[in-house]
Amino acid sequence: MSHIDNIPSTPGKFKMDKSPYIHHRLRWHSSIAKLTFWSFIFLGLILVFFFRSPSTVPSSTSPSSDLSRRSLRTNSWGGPTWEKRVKSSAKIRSRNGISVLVTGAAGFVGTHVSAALKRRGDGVLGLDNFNDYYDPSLKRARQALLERTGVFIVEGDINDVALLKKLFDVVQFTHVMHLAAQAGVRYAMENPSSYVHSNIAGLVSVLEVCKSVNPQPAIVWASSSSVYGLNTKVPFSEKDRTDQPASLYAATKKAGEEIAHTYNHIYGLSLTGLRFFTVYGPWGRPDMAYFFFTRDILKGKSIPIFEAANHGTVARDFTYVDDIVKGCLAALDTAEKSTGSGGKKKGAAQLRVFNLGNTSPVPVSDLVSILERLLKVKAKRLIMKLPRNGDVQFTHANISSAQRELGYKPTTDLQTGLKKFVRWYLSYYGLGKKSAQ
Ligand SMILES: O=C(O)[C@H]1O[C@H](OP(=O)(O)OP(=O)(O)OC[C@H]2O[C@@H](n3ccc(=O)[nH]c3=O)[C@H](O)[C@@H]2O)[C@H](O)[C@@H](O)[C@@H]1O
Repeated sequence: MSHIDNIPSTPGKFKMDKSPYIHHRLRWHSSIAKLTFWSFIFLGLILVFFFRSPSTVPSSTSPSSDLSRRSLRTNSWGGPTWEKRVKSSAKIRSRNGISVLVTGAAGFVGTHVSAALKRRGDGVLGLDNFNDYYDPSLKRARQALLERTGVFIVEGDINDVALLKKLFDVVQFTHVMHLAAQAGVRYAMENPSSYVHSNIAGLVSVLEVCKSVNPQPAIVWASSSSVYGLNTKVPFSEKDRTDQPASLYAATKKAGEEIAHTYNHIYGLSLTGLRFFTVYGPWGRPDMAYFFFTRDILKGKSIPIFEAANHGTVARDFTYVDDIVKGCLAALDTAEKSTGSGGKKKGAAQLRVFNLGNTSPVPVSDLVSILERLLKVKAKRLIMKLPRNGDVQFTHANISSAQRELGYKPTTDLQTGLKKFVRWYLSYYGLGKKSAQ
């Protein structure tokens, strides 16, 4: 019988005995009881800490700021059934197909890229931690969408090296499409550590695993137009300076580009960074302006529209998601093999960075006008000074390098793309019956 079995369930049942031996035993038992009790409390607290599921969905403009709750949830993985699903999802079903591990597969761009790869017969396995930076039910809906196309998303964090290694044990991925990241420019002031956790530590764990597996995969990953920061030379070219980030988000993406250089240099990893310019479209991110403007216009709430000093226009090179997907697939298809093996470089490997933008910046006020026409609702415009929280005044991509090397050619203007977004929004949220959080 164990000591736990000896401990009475209620103190009242405990009979005191005068014998010193018994007394000593009782004291001993009671300290064991206390110890056991506090061990349980402690264990319980640890379990609560790790297993707590995402709580109430935060509003898109004020996402959760508790990093511990949002990251590294310990999920169960492994076992024959799980491995079968992983293998089947990653199985190449076309001639010359590739097998790709897509991190951030339940994210906006990740979902579109995974579906496109699967459509053309490539093997695709998703990985996502389903954090609650924005409404996780949207991520679950994207997961359901991918599941219908045969893409399995493993639930886990990119910082979980054991899980990453296991995935490479089960599948010899030829490519990694690394899209998992902490996105959003303004949120970086609220929750800085989540950017370091995902965009720096997470990137390093992905690269650590990629460099040590054999064969090493080629890696394509999401950088950001925000790396141009305070650069004023337009349009932004890959040759322009990127050493003046205006937000911590931008700084972590810039750091990612330098980290990519290191892993390419030391280990011979083939690495391509894609600088996305304000990607929008169906199944988009609720924290982005076009998305919550739509929600708030429909709700009759006012829309904060930023303007720069002296009524300066704030503009973005808004890029439609299908154009971005074409750029991502072209980057995967033109990626050369990594050259290292067993963690050792065997020769020089490919290292690239491309702008993926639309090349025609649109003022934010014009974006609102397009939404008003599409939604047939007048927006309550609230003109505000551009806050000093990381936003830059404008972005504009020079895409000649992507055009030349990837055959990248965006074809969707903002009006057309927003029309597709609004159609999706209304069908997904059901004409105001439920609305985006
Ligand atoms: O291109 C990029 O690299 C970045 O694009 C977007 O960042 P951003 O362009 O700031 O996109 P939004 O947050 O949707 O803002 C779009 C425009 O609306 C403006 N805005 C935003 C919010 C608001 O309340 N009012 C307003 O006028 C912003 O200043 C900006 O000009 C994404 O959120 C980033 O994750 C991504 O990396």
